[in-house]
Amino acid sequence: MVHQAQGQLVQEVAADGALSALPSRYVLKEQHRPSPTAVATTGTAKPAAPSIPTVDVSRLADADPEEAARLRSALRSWGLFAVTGHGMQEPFLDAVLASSRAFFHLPTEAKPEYSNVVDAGDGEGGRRFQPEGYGVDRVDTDEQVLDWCDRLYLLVRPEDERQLRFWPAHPPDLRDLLHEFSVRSEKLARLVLAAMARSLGFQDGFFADKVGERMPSYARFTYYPPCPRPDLVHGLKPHTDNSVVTVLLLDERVGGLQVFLEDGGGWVDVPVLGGGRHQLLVVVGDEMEIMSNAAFRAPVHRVVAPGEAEERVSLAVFYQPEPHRVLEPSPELVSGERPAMYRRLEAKVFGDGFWDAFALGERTIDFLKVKVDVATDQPAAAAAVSGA
Ligand SMILES: O=C(O)CCC(=O)C(=O)O
Ligand SMILES: [Fe+2]
Repeated sequence: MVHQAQGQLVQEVAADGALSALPSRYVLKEQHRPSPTAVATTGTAKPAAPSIPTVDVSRLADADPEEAARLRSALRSWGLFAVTGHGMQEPFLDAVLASSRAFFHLPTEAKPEYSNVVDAGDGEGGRRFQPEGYGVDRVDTDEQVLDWCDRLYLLVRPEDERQLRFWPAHPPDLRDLLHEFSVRSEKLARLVLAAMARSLGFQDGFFADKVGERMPSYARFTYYPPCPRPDLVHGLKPHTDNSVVTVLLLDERVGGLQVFLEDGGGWVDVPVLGGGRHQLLVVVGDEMEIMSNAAFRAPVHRVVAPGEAEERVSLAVFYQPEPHRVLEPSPELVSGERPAMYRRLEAKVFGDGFWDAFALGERTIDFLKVKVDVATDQPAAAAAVSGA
């Protein structure tokens, strides 16, 4: 059984004249709403917010010590960074986002075969939700406040596990572009994993060996339709990523991504570069936080919905450990002074728990009680997602 709200695309709600009265399903409690200053999504008039760290990965590949220091600092401060030197040309990134937008713009009737609500196989015509495919994120309860976005979620690698029936045939270039993007972004992810390992004094393969040769990756295309009241909703709720690292391509025109900086920094905008240039980020995910015993922490981030004359699209690729792998603080990073901060569990259990936690607006690490209270050696009490 799926929740009745599961079939309702935000795009349809937006097109449906909801624009004069926002349906209550999307309206946040007052204390959860994005602050008024955060709503200027193009954000040019903002006073000196701390600027996003940038790392030139071509210099990381050459083991440049200065760039390695920039990487360390970026990971310590923001837990994510803007990437330069990745070798993906602007026209290519432009084509990826243009094709993604074109998919979301197709009429709903043209897309039922990609739906993330599928036949339950119960012989009674039941329907069930599953993560791959096109639609909204999983809806579990009437109380759940829904995000102002539609998405398309696809396993991209290993290639022999792709479920091509969910891969859009229209626009005709989308499959090839996604394939190309997945090849290039995996190279980038592996390069960053090697540099992160080196930054802790390990061999390049330290993290790569733990996630495995067949490291799965999932692409999430997210479409944020025009919104009449971005001050009342979440485009995408505060969360950390279900990944070791995430490669994230941002809309080149409309901002909205915000990162929660610990140590008093609060919510900070990730800016649009302007001039049609594309911002590509690498984000630390939960699995890396666990494997590194919190040497690297996954940043909490969210998306403020666009205004009523705007729309926004993004493409994230999440790199995860092979499902049967054990996820645990690497023994090399555990010591008497720094005990294990997380308990061990199977990567698949963590991945499945992500969806349950996400629907509730919680971090998987808290939801599954993965954090250990080092004083008592017991599971730590769950904390709310920062700023949620
Ligand atoms: O749309 C964005 O900029 C962020 C998307 C995101 O955080 C995600 O897909 O996990
Ligand atoms: Fe994310």
